Amino acid sequence: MIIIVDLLLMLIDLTYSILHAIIQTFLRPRLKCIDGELCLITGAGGALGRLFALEFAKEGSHLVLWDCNTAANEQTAEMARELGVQVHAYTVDLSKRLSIYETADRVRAEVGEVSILVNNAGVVAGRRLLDCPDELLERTMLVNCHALFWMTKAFLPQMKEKNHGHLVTIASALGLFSTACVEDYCASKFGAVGFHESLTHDLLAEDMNGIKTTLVCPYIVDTGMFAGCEIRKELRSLIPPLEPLYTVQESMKAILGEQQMICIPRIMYIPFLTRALLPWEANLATYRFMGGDKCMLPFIKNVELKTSNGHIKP
Ligand SMILES: NC(=O)C1=CN([C@@H]2O[C@H](COP(=O)(O)OP(=O)(O)OC[C@H]3O[C@@H](n4cnc5c(N)ncnc54)[C@H](OP(=O)(O)O)[C@@H]3O)[C@@H](O)[C@H]2O)C=CC1
Ligand SMILES: CC1=C(/C=C/C(C)=C/C=C/C(C)=C/C=O)C(C)(C)CCC1
Repeated sequence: MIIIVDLLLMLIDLTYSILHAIIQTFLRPRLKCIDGELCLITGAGGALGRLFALEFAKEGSHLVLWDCNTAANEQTAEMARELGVQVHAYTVDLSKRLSIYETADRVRAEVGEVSILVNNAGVVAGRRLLDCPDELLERTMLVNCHALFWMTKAFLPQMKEKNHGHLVTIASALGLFSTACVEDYCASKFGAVGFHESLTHDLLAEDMNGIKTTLVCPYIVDTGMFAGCEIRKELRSLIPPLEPLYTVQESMKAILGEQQMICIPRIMYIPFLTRALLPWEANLATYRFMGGDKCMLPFIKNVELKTSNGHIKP
């Protein structure tokens, strides 16, 4: 008897969630106020990280900016200070657990408790698996995936004390479906997605409803990180690379609307769904038709050229 009642309640919940999600798609969701919150952004010297910093500053959040590139990070900090918020920049190597823990201790002592954590820093090897130095493959896992463990262990306990906070993971469409020649990246981003989802379940199971989570999964963004990556010529105008500012603004809407997950653009939900629903061969046929199967080859060539020109370290 109890199971029938539970089943009915579950069906009501399920219907409500679907209707709510549909309505939210068309209506403007209510956005929360983050004025005065302390927001930590990793990879803040990079393209998306900098734009996130400026958007959070516009919302009145004070900032803690982390990056291994001191000059670029300081530049972001200067730009954000001009918007009238307090900004603290730290140089940190996210591929090193101790560097993360030590810098987190400094942040707590020198600035205070972080209530919004944006795990944005990311790297890609950009080499064919068999040609890639082991250290580069390892670095992708350490920065894109393992760092999420250490960042969460460093900053979640204070959020839990107050049952207040927001964890944001900048993952990728390539954390939901994959393509050739980015094994390190896909492994790390699938890992990031799995980590993020499990942590979200964990918080809900503990009734930590005041700690929100948002998973961001963008398609190619025009930041240079994947320069050269392209799909079939005729379809490029249908699914063009995303503008960095658009990507960050859409992510901000999802974060401030406390949305659990966002694919940017929305059309990326389709390959995510078909990956699970269709047979492997059917997916392969669509990949081949759309040029998704070999989209990374020009990117890899680009990296090879830059490496041989000495623009990036071999
Ligand atoms: N660009 C794209 O097409 C897409 C990107 N994403 C994701 O968005 C996020 C931001 O990407 P994007 O802005 O394009 O990338 P960028 O390369 O512009 O920015 C990444 C930043 O992270 C820093 N960083 C790298 N390694 C470390 C480290 N070990 N410790 C500390 N900081 C580090 C980089 O420093 P340095 O430059 O010195 O290495 C850089 O400042 C990444 O997670 C990426 O995977 C998701 C979908 C698409
Ligand atoms: C594989 C694939 C596609 C291409 C996806 C690409 C090119 C994704 C690139 C994502 C990047 C660079 C993410 C970075 O984090 C299509 C055409 C959508 C069709 C379905 C299969």
